[in-house]
Amino acid sequence: MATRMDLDGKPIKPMTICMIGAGGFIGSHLCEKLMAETPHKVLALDVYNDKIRHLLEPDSLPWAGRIQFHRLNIKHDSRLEGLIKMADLTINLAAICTPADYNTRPLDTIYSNFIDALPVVKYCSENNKRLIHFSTCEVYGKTVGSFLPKDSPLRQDPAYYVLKEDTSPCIFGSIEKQRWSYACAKQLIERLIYAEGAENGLEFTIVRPFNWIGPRMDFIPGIDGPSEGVPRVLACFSNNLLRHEPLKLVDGGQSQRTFVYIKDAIEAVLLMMENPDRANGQIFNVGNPNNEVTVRQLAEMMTEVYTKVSGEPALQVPTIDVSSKEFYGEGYDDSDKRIPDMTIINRQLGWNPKTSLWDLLESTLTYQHRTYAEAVKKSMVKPVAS
Ligand SMILES: NC(=O)c1ccc[n+]([C@@H]2O[C@H](COP(=O)([O-])OP(=O)(O)OC[C@H]3O[C@@H](n4cnc5c(N)ncnc54)[C@H](O)[C@@H]3O)[C@@H](O)[C@H]2O)c1
Ligand SMILES: O=c1ccn([C@@H]2O[C@H](COP(=O)(O)OP(=O)(O)O[C@H]3OC[C@@H](O)[C@H](O)[C@H]3O)[C@@H](O)[C@H]2O)c(=O)[nH]1
Repeated sequence: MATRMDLDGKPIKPMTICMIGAGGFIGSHLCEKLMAETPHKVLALDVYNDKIRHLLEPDSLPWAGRIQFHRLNIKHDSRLEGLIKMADLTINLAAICTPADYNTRPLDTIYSNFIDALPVVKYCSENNKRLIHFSTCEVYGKTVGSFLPKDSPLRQDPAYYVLKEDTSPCIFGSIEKQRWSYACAKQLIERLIYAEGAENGLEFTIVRPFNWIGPRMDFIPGIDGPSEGVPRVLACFSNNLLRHEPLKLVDGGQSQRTFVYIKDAIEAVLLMMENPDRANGQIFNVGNPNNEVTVRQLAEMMTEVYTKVSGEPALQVPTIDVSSKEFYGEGYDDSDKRIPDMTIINRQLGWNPKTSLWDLLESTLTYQHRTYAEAVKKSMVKPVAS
């Protein structure tokens, strides 16, 4: 493998990375990239490894010696500090991060996103190890514009909705809106990491992902996850399409999101890892401001793309409306709009997303169809009563 150069033309030294939550959606793509394109070593920590098994087995894989899986729960495992000490860089991805959990399991959500991350920050700080911590775009909460009168022309002014790392406020709902338990826990861990940097010299980078989507995201209920489970929107809508049932639009599907392809986003993470001088002390939005849709538009586009990739006709009535109370339960609330400002990541790392929403849905839904269509069909064949 040719020596890799950083953005300033200096050779990049191979490093050892302690990746916590490596078995999840983002972790699996990051491991894949690191094995295929870099000389770095990964200590992969997670409770599960299904999504990275193709990188671990068989032993004859060209990178076999560079990735090591450690099955552990960071809530209670004394091996954590030793593994952080063995690495040059720690990346923390571990979290409960599905909205269906925020208002129904707020304690687990707060513990997972704040309390469980504390030892990771502490061990990095005490051992002078660099930390890349995964936060979320949800720390911005709602836009300032959402509080303006519905007909105010200022709602069209980007100053009232574009989300900027160093100037936008974090605006959450009331405490009884438990949806914000996740965002609030993520905000507090960001503040703690920032303070460790300021007071104790911790070298850190905080990542705020804006709806990264692609293959291996979450699970299909009843196939590789619980039948009653509610994953994030990509997997919810994929599940509906695979089962030929209407896509459920929560509160009319009026909320707006920007979606970025996981493979574009992983490029940004690799730049952060390999350019510490440019990434340390920074908070980065990572998203695609050009891929904005309402959830209703997303449902329509996914229906159209799925028809193309599966060859199966769309339903006559492809969507139905459902209230958030019915879908998520009491205490749900929503972010109205999420456009990332890209100035900082552009300036520091020269990164820009490339893939359009249509293209990323086409490759993702091709994967979903290939991976799940048969299994879903089988699961839907009802046993004949004897
Ligand atoms: N995917 C996105 O668009 C998105 C958006 C915003 C923020 N994020 C953040 O990025 C990170 C990764 O997200 P993801 O989409 O890959 O989610 P994911 O659920 O697929 O991955 C998280 C992984 O962490 C592991 N984990 C959780 N608790 C653990 C523990 N106590 N010990 C060991 N492992 C544990 C899980 O088993 C899982 O494999 C999270 O911190 C999330 O909040 C993701
Ligand atoms: O079946 C569904 C699922 C979801 N939705 C809606 O689709 C939108 C997006 O839902 P997602 O499940 O992807 O979750 P959100 O975008 O609200 O939050 C996510 O974004 C940032 C990350 O931190 C987390 O991964 C998650 O909190 C929401 O408005 C939700 O109400 C539906 O209309 N129908």
